[in-house]
Amino acid sequence: MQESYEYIETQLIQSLNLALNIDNETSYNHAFDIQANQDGFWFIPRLPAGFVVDSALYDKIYRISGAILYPNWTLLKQNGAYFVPTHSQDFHTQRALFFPWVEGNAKRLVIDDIDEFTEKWVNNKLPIMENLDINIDKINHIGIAGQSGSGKSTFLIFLLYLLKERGSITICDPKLDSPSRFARKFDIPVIAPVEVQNQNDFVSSVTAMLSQHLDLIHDRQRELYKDPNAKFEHNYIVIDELLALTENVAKNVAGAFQSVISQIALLGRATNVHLILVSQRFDAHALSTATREQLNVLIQIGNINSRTTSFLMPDLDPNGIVVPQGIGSGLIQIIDSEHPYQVLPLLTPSFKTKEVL
Ligand SMILES: Nc1ncnc2c1ncn2[C@@H]1O[C@H](COP(=O)(O)OP(=O)(O)OP(=O)(O)O)[C@@H](O)[C@H]1O
Repeated sequence: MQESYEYIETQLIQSLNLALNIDNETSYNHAFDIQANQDGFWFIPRLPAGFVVDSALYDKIYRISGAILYPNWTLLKQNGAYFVPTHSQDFHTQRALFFPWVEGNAKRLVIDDIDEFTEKWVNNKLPIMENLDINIDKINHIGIAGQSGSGKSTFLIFLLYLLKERGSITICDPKLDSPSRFARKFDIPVIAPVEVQNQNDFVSSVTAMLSQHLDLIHDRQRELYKDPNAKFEHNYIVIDELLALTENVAKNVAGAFQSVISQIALLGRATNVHLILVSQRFDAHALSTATREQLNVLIQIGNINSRTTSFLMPDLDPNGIVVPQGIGSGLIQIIDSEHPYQVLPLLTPSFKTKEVL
């Protein structure tokens, strides 16, 4: 089906000829060629050349082509130049820069009635966008970051609506906000400052809840030791406003909290105990680097720039990624065996509930 990519190959060549600016070298003097298929496109330079084939060139091609490919393909952002060998017998064209893509672009799920939607949800694929879902058996821990008003709580509530159907949930909600109301509606255990509580006491009660889950993990580990095929129900521990939770508490209280959460992050994966952490930022105050590295679904909503993504996605240079605009938009990275490792543009679902949460 090579023909079907000819049009986009021509468009890419023309864009690069116009915008690449590599010492007057263009496809017309055979300085490079473009080939594409369903996996992405190849920039094949004819070497030796009067320009440097390096990560700066890769980045420039990425930025030029991202716009022309939108909205039909989404380029997957790499951390450096992605070299691949070609099948050419000609020494001059035996290497290429590869730009992997996925078809289409972010498409928001719009749900008229979330209760009905949840009832009709039959498989284990957690719908995130029209063209993206995540197998809940592949989720270890989820991190959701974004500035105030970016849509974190809305996305969290969406996840909770679905996940309550597939496991048990415990919520910690320091702001006594929509997660607490959700918990009340569905009779889910919640730790929230219902009566005025000292911040140290509040964090200690969260640590006690986490520690009970750690006991559960240890029980399950013993079971797994006896029977490696043992299956467990999913347990989701939700902590909203993580950064606010750990601010202004005594050092030993914060230390105990961090210690138990890092053990859950490390050991929960094999035993189906999952963390869903929501925070404006995932800096060192909110979570240690080792714990953060255990998150395998990373969601950054709202402003996207190298400063905002530096905590949750430290290796990412978001320059050139076509990020959708509007409320609840951002980036998602799913680190499992089923999705591309790279970040993808995200539009979080819009949904209506029967009663306001
Ligand atoms: N996907 C979406 N579709 C439609 N509206 C949305 C979506 N996500 C968020 N909103 C709306 O945007 C506003 C802010 O969202 P939300 O309260 O979830 O943000 P937040 O990041 O949790 O803010 P805060 O940290 O201040 O609680 C709300 O009015 C919410 O209804």
